[in-house]
Amino acid sequence: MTPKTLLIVEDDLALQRQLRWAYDGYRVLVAADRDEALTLLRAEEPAVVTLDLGLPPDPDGTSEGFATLAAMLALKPDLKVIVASGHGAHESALRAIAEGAYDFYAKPIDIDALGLIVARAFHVHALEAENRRLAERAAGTTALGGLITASPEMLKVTRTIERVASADVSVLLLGASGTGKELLARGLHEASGRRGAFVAINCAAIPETLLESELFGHEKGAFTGAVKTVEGKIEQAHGGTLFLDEIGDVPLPLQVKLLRFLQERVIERIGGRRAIPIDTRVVSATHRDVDQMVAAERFREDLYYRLAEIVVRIPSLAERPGDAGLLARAFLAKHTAGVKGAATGFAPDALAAIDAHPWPGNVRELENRVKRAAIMADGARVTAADLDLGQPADGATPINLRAVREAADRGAIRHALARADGNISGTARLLGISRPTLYDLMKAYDLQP
Ligand SMILES: Nc1ncnc2c1ncn2[C@@H]1O[C@H](COP(=O)(O)OP(=O)(O)OP(=O)(O)O)[C@@H](O)[C@H]1O
Repeated sequence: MTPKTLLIVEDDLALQRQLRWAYDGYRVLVAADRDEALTLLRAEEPAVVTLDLGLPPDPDGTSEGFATLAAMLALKPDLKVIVASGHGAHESALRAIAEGAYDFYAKPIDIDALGLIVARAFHVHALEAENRRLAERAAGTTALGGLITASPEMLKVTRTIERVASADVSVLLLGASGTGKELLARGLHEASGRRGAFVAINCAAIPETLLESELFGHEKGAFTGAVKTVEGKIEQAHGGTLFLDEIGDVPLPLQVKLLRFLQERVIERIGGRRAIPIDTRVVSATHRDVDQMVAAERFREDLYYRLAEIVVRIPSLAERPGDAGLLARAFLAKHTAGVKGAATGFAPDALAAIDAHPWPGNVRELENRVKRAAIMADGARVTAADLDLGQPADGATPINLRAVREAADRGAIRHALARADGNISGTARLLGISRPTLYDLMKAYDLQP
């Protein structure tokens, strides 16, 4: 953890020295005037500042001190500034608090008392930062590589990723195309603290004959056309993370080679004789049903277990209620940023259409749609017509809770009627309701036994 940084703004050299040594738990920076203070604030981002109000060119007054306070808070509103006021200058201390200072202390300095105020200021700063982080998360963004979601299903996924990020385990991401597998893999790499590169390879996009050389690299002259030695993706990911996308599309012979690499953690370039040790974190992903592929012997079981120490299933967009609207707003903002006269929001019919659409292509399809609609829209708001999503399919999510309940009631009654073979008493028993209630419901919903 980086040490807490404290900035002391004080023009009296003797006091500077005294204060500098008074705090050993912090990284202490010292500035003698406003300019130095602002430069250090920008460069070092301290969380807490102690500020002497009597600064040059007005060392006996407070004008420069207040100007410094205002400039620092304008730059960093969450800064905790503790002002030092001269003896009896109670008024200026109160004014400083009114202008945004966190606390004050009266000179001459009592190091122990000031130490307590400073420690508390760091504590409050940390609590506020944590609160902001939680509020941001609730509003839909997570710390994972700008991933946007408010759905509990997806938040669970991101928490799992964050938890396993620093452990040295292989992770297999399972999810349909466009659900954010690569985004999550990248987020995992960033959260892992590994210093090397994040290297992604899409195993389905590269012809079988080239895939081996892409992964393992080759020596000059290894085959016709190998005019120079080339490092493979695995080697490039040394010290970092190797993301094997569409792992389910790797042909069986290459699966054997990948397995050997995962067991021994060394590679040989094609045409090479030297074993090169590689330290890389392996994350893979597929939209295929690997369990079924293993059962059908199209995917090696031993490789599967090496790749899948942790398996994370990513819900489709349709399984994240409310996320489509949230993402659509974010994508609209992204694709209209800096565009004059561009649409700034969605009309209600557009939001309803986005919510009802099943999004088989998931987040990627949604982003493309919104991007296109942003270009098509000629008003301030994107309409359903701009999105051109067609009619909502049958079975799309009903519009309100009453409709949801009715749909659920109808479904349950139909199922129970079928199981009880149309017998009303049996159906009522299955549903846990009385016969008259069942009759009422069937009448209301126009259902026949
Ligand atoms: N929750 C999200 N928040 C913000 N952007 C997202 C989110 N999920 C996906 N995206 C964006 O959608 C696009 C598709 O995501 P990504 O490439 O990660 O999907 P994928 O599952 O790896 O797809 P494929 O299997 O087709 O390669 C990317 O541009 C990505 O940045």
